[in-house]
Amino acid sequence: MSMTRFMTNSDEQPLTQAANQTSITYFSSSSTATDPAVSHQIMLENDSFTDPSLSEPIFDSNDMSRDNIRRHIRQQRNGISAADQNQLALIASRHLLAEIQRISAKRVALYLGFDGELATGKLIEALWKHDVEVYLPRLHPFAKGHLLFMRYTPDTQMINNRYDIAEPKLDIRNMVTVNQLDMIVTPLVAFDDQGNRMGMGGGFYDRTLAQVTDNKPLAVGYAHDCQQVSFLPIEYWDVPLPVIITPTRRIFSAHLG
Ligand SMILES: Nc1nc2c(c(=O)[nH]1)N(C=O)[C@@H](CNc1ccc(C(=O)N[C@@H](CCC(=O)O)C(=O)O)cc1)CN2
Ligand SMILES: Nc1ncnc2c1ncn2[C@@H]1O[C@H](COP(=O)(O)OP(=O)(O)OP(=O)(O)O)[C@@H](O)[C@H]1O
Repeated sequence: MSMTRFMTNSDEQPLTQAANQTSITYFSSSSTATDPAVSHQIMLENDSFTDPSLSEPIFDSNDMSRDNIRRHIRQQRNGISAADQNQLALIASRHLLAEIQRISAKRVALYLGFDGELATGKLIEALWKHDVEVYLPRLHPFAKGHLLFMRYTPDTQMINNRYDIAEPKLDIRNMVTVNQLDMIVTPLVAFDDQGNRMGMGGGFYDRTLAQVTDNKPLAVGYAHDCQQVSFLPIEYWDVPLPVIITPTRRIFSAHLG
């Protein structure tokens, strides 16, 4: 049996159960930590935690424009403390690992967190240990608004892009097409329970997800609970997500088929 223990380092702490905290383990799907189908392979240290955003109602977005929702949610997620960020990233990573195992994904595109996004550092290390290939987006050097996906290993040379996000140096040998990936984990700014997503406004992931057919690769949104809104005004180019993972839930939308 293969086990990964997520240990602490300088930027992420292991989960601790504070005496006054309630353990939250509810999901909108049937697969949970107690589901024998997903509980046996990759384990994290401890999954008891309180999500600070759960005490607030889902953000009512009915009277908001896309730009206002973006601004509001970005502010919310940037307000999460570093300690909470570490805990939430750790617990969410367990749900994502279960999803990676569920579809036996071998090539997974992730992102490096910025702007208060759910962090992926520990998750990437776990995937490396389990020989799951990790890919990261980089901005296309010529085609505006498009992404390329590059293999990411501990030896990959990284360069900051124009948004100050680290991305792999362009090297055609390390590149894959979207359809060669098994899963694309997308960052997002806001989502709703229908699987609609809205990103930073560049249309990068919309253009990427437009290349997906029959859920190959499987697109999985990865976000804090506080990024959920009651209703997302969508545009014709928006591609809905079949799966969204947060620290408390794995949401399977109608788009999973
Ligand atoms: N971690 C992560 N990586 C990612 C994305 C993402 O959302 N998250 N992207 C997802 O698409 C792409 C980058 N897209 C981005 C689009 C806008 C801004 C941004 O900061 N915009 C500023 C304005 C900056 C400017 O105009 O120069 C802003 O809105 O404040 C950042 C990233 C590729 N890599
Ligand atoms: N498939 C596509 N082909 C061409 N243009 C597109 C496509 N998808 C989105 N766009 C353009 O991208 C721009 C930004 O779209 P939108 O605001 O929905 O991005 P976003 O979802 O917030 O960003 P991202 O996808 O990078 O996370 C829009 O002007 C839209 O016309």
